Amino acid sequence: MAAAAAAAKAAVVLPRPVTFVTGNAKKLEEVKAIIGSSIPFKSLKLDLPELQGEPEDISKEKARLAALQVNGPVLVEDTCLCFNALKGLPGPYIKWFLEKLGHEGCLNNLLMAYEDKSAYALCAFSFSHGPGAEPLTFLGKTPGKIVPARGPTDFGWDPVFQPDGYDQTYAEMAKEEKNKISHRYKSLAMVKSHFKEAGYVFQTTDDDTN
Ligand SMILES: O=c1[nH]cnc2c1ncn2[C@@H]1O[C@H](COP(=O)(O)OP(=O)(O)O)[C@@H](O)[C@H]1O
Ligand SMILES: [Mg+2]
Repeated sequence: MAAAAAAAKAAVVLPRPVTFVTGNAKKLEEVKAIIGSSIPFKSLKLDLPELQGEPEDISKEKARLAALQVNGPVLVEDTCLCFNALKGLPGPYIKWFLEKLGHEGCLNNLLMAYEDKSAYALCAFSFSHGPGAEPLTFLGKTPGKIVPARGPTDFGWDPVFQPDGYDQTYAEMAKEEKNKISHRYKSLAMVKSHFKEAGYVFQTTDDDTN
């Protein structure tokens, strides 16, 4: 009884479900598939400004901004695609490279001068309890290589990234397969363990269910 009371006392109470802030519908689709019902969350479509710098710092800063805007617990995510031959670049700037140069120009031609086509996908989720709280960051990394585009072109650089140990690109893989080995899956596995260990208690109202 005393132990249960102590545990209840230790649990952090969050005023409402976690808001996952993203402007990217494809990310949301994967996050929903991976998280399932393990963490009570809702989503908010918001494109937050991004700091320049290291992936972890960009993600943390995004979480701080999101917590202020939402005024509650938030989860944010930032994804990088890093080329080893280019010492980790384009990294967090992949979005702009892809937008301006496309699969061929950006991803394959950039590496033309290098033998080494290896790369890694890096996902940085950050969780903040609310405004002013220091965010926690969870990094998930999947190694692979950059190849000429193959497969559906509906999600970012999926067609040009072939994870190690597979002969299909992310785009060619079944969604369930990608979601078992992806950078996003690995990062969310850590997020899920954190929630399990922390045992957060959520105060929910009817307004929060959507
Ligand atoms: O799992 C993925 N596969 C392929 N492309 C992705 C994946 N995750 C993110 N991207 C793309 O990589 C870039 C990452 O940028 P960022 O994480 O800032 O996206 P966002 O601003 O759209 O949320 C975007 O172009 C996004 O579409
Ligand atoms: Mg980004």
